[in-house]
Amino acid sequence: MDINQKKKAAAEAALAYVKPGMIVGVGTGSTVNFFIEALAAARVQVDGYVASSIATEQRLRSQGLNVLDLNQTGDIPIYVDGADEIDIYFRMIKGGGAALTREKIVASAARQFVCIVDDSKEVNMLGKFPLPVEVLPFARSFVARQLVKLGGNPTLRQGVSTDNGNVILDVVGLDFTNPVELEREINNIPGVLDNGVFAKRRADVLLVGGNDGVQTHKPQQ
Ligand SMILES: O=C(CO)[C@H](O)[C@H](O)COP(=O)(O)O
Repeated sequence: MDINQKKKAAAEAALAYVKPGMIVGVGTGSTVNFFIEALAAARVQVDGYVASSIATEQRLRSQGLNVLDLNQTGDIPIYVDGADEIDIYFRMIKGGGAALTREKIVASAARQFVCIVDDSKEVNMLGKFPLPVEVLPFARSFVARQLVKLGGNPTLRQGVSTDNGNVILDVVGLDFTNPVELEREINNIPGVLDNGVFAKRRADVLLVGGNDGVQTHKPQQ
């Protein structure tokens, strides 16, 4: 199986969690794009979808799927999204697609987070994937210096402006021994909108596409 077949298999398995009458939060990225295709084909009678990015909103609409405003929905039953890395506790690094802030908001508004990945995303320890940090353009240089003080080595993601009009710093070299603390510490830097550590709001269910099909995992406590 190639990587896209694995992503597609995981995405299609997530359909089992989508029930009629639900409002479904939809993440961003190539794995989620397979999920959107599967949703469009299945035509489950949901009440609507909340998108975590403009790209996802456009893709849902192009499939004729009903997109709702999170400000009108209240909390939602389910959120389905991919990840750049996920560990055995279902803590993640996200934001490879620069949508991390809205993704974390929709994930936090959801009662259940179903993470869909191919097996290359499973890691013992987070931190190989450069950590995306969304930063107000005004604060870019200041925030970069604070990230260096935390032991990181930030790089500006060239040519990227987020859906919120901000820039992304991709950071390597950080210590992920305590991801909850790292997530909090980075978010305490003035000028940071959010960062791609999902340790406070972890996934609840993990669907992994691999050579032997899709494995469903529950987090280690
Ligand atoms: O966090 C994300 C976007 O901001 C994506 O979930 C993450 O980058 C995984 O993407 P893909 O499914 O394309 O591998």
